[in-house]
Amino acid sequence: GQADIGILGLGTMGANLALNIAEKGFAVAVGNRTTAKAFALRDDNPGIGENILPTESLEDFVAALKTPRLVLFMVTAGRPVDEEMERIAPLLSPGDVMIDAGNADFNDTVRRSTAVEATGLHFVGMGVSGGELGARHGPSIMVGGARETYPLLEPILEKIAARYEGEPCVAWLGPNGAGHFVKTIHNGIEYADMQMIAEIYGIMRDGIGLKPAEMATIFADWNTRGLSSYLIEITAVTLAETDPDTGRPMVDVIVDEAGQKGTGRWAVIEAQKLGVGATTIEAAVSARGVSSRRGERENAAALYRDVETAGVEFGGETDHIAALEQALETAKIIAYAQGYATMAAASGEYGWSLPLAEIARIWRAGCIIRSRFLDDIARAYDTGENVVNLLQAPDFVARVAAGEVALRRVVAKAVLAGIPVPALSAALAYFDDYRRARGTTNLTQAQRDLFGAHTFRRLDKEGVFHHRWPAV
Ligand SMILES: O=C(O)[C@H](O)[C@@H](O)[C@H](O)[C@H](O)COP(=O)(O)O
Repeated sequence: GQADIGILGLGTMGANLALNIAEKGFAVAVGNRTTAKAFALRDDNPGIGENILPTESLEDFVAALKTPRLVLFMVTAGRPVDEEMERIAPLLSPGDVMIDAGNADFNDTVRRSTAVEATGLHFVGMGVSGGELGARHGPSIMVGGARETYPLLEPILEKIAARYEGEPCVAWLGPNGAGHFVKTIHNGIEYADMQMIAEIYGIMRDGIGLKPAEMATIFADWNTRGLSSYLIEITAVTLAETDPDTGRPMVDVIVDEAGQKGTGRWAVIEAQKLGVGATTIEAAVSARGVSSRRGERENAAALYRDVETAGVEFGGETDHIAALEQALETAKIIAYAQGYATMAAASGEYGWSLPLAEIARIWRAGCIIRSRFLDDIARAYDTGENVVNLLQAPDFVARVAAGEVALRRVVAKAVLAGIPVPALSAALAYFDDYRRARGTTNLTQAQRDLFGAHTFRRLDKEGVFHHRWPAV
C-alpha cells in the first residue's frame, strides 16, 4: 500500500488527527465502523483530502498501508480497543505497529504491550492532549512502547505535534504504559488546576460579589503574568461570554454538575497505590462527584440555610484580587508538585526512568495544561540534580515561601465565610504536612500497634518494636 499510517475510529479526535496528518503531507488510510464517514472525510476536505485514503473493509485498510504498517486506534478506552486489536492483528505482519491514541488506563496498555510484543507485532500507548483543536492543528503527544518503534512514528508525530519555540511537543517517554501514565497524570493535574480556578471563581462570586464580566477582566489580566496558561485564558473567555438566548452571562445559565470520563480518578488511584499524596487531584475528583448531586445539594442548602459563618467579609475588592492571584499561583505549584511526585514514584516503581524535564517541555504547547509555568518546571528538572519533589527545587521554594501567606489567608477566609475551597485547602494542608520535620503519625503508629500489634520503629534505636500497651 502507499499510506504512511492508518487511523481506525473517526470520532472527533480521530478525524481531526487524520486531517492534521494529511495536511502535513502524509498519506493516511482511514477506516470507521460507519464507512461513509471515511469517504466523507476525504470528500469534505478538498486539498487535504487528496492524502486521505478511505477504506471499506479492514482488509482494504491493511492493504492500503506501507510496511511496516502503522495502525492507530482512536476509539473509546477499554473493551473497544481490545476488540479493534483482535479484529486487525490476524491481518498484520511481524514488525507492524498498533498504536492506541485514546485515553487508556495505563494498566491496560501494559497488558496489551506484553501480549502483543510476544507475537512479533508492536504496541504503542500514546497520550494525545489538546482536545479537538489540538488534534487538528497540533496536540501534545506522550509516547510509550517499544523503543525501536519510535523512529517509525517520529517523522509523522514531529510534523503534527504542537510546537513551542520551534520544538515539537512530542517525545518517547518509556516502555509499555509510560505514555498513557503520563497522560493520565496530565489529566489529573488538569482536574486540580480547573478545580482551583473554579474555587477562586466561587470566592469572587460568593465572597466578593463580582459579576462574570468583571471576573473575565481579572483573569485576562492574570493571563499576562505567572498564571499565564490556556486554562486561565479560556476561563476569561468563558466568563466574558453572553448567552444568545437570554442575554445573560453564559456561565450563569450552565448547570453546576461536572462530568468526568475517568482519567482524574485513575490518577488518584495510581497516586494512592504509589503512596504519593495527590490530594489536590483527589479534591478535584471528589468535587466533581459532589457537584453531580445537585438535587441533594439543593435540599441540603435549605436544611442548612441558617448555618452561621464567621461572617468574614472579603471586603474591598482590589486588595483581595492580588491575594487571590498569588494564592492560586502558589496552590498551582503545589498541585503540579503532587503530579510530578506521582510520575517520579511511578518511574521508579515501573522501571521507566521518565524524563521529567522533557515532559514539562512537551506540555508547554498543544495540551490543556499548557502554560509558561511549565518552562520553570523544565528548568528545575534540567539542573541535573535529583529533584525529589518540586517543593524542594530552589526556584519553587522561593515562590511558595513568597506566596504561602496569601494562600493561607485566602483559604482561612473562605473557610470562615463558608465558601468551599477543597483543592486550595488540600494544597495548603499538603504543603504544611510536607514541610513538617516532626509529623503526628507517631501517634498513628502507637494506635496501630495497640490494636493490631502492627509494630513501630523508634527514633533512638534500630529495629522494629511492639509495645505492651495497657489493656483497653
Ligand atoms: O488532554 C486533553 O485533551 C483532555 O484532557 C482530554 O483528554 C479530554 O477532554 C478529557 O477527557 C477530559 O476529561 P474529563 O472528560 O474527565 O473532564
